[in-house]
Amino acid sequence: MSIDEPLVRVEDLEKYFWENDSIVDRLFGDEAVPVRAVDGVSLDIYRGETLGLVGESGCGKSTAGETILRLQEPTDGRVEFDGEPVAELSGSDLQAFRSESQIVFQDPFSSLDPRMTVGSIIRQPLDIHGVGTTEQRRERVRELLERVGLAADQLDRYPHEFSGGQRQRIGIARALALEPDFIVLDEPTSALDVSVQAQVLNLLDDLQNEFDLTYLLISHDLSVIRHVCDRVAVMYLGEIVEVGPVEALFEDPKHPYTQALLESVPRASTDERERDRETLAGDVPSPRDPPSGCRFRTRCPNVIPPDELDLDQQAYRAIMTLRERVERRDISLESVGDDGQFDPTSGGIPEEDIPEFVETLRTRLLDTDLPPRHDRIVDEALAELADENWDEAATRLREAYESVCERKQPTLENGDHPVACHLYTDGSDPFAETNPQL
Ligand SMILES: Nc1ncnc2c1ncn2[C@@H]1O[C@H](COP(=O)(O)OP(=O)(O)OP(=O)(O)O)[C@@H](O)[C@H]1O
Repeated sequence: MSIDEPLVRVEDLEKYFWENDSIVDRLFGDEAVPVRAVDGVSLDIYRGETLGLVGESGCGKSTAGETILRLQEPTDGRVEFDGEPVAELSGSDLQAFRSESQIVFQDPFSSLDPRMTVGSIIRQPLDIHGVGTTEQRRERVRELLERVGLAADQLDRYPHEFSGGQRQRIGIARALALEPDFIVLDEPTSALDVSVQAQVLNLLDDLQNEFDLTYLLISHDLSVIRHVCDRVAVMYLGEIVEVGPVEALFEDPKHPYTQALLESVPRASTDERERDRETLAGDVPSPRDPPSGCRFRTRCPNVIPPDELDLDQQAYRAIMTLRERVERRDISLESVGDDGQFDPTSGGIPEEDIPEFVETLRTRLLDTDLPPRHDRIVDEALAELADENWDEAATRLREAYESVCERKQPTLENGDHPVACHLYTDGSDPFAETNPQL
């Protein structure tokens, strides 16, 4: 692997989608709110390496891959391929880029005409780019079929006559047809049985060595990533939160999200499996309205409290989760207590009932004991909900508990193994004793 200039350089790449605005938005003429699928991604991909891109479903991996290849137009940012800005390519330069960079999808046939023979599927890029004579193209298709482990005489067959693994080999042959330098592999083995996965991954590895290929491997499967990649970038809600050499990332994950992701890999023993269910709790926030500051803070088990707050992480996390629910108005106030004893939504709660209303609500919403001072603050906030004063409740909690994680966006610094997390960039870890690995 060369450590020279990167083959692909991605800077602050953004891809927003304005499609699918809700009907309610349109009816009320509200301003369109885009899905921020890729929201400021910077990455370098070096010649001959395999860079893994990993993250939960919907975090923007495929959109990032397709935007890098200019299969989707970026909203903002810059991609350079071999030193050239991809957005500015046109004519023969764009055509050259289109042949030097390819993509392999999870199932290459889902979007292809099932009436096309395998030969014509693989030959199509050669036809489009006008490479060679008809006979030369036919010969090239035979070579490619053999190179990916299929018999050359199968070129007149149809996709449905092949197994999943064979079809993926055909997808790879098609991607190789124009002798590319760079291939985006988008979940290339997710649809395959485990035994077939290994064969396809080995084939990709052999081809990389033989043709000096550079790969961006998109996968949510951490064992595939670990097995195949040289470096890994971890993506969360449209952003990269950590990048590092594969061993460093797996042995010493720094970002709480990376740690949670690695912890969520199924384990062999039952005890471990039980533990795993606890990690990565909470819903992924909407990419239309991502949290301020660090996007992972709403689920982070290490969210940083204000200075000198006398709370352990569990209690602080519980209060932060309550705060988020208050801010999102995501607490049902219609029937609080046994048999809907309290209902602030029909004219508020009488003054004398407020302490009991607060007590009932706190028992429902917080399963952690708090020191008396914090009990008081939380109670004051919940008392505001007796009159549906959501904003006042949120303000009371924010004044007492605002975290640097929500105020400031952590940035990915330079270096071999950067991480975008205030636990590192601000130099101190307030939970170092409870989380010795940080
Ligand atoms: N054409 C589109 N129009 C609107 N939203 C889109 C479009 N394509 C993707 N999205 C949204 O962008 C976000 C990122 O999607 P993307 O497919 O890139 O994620 P992913 O990490 O590759 O997920 P998966 O592993 O499930 O494919 C999602 O919220 C998705 O719904």
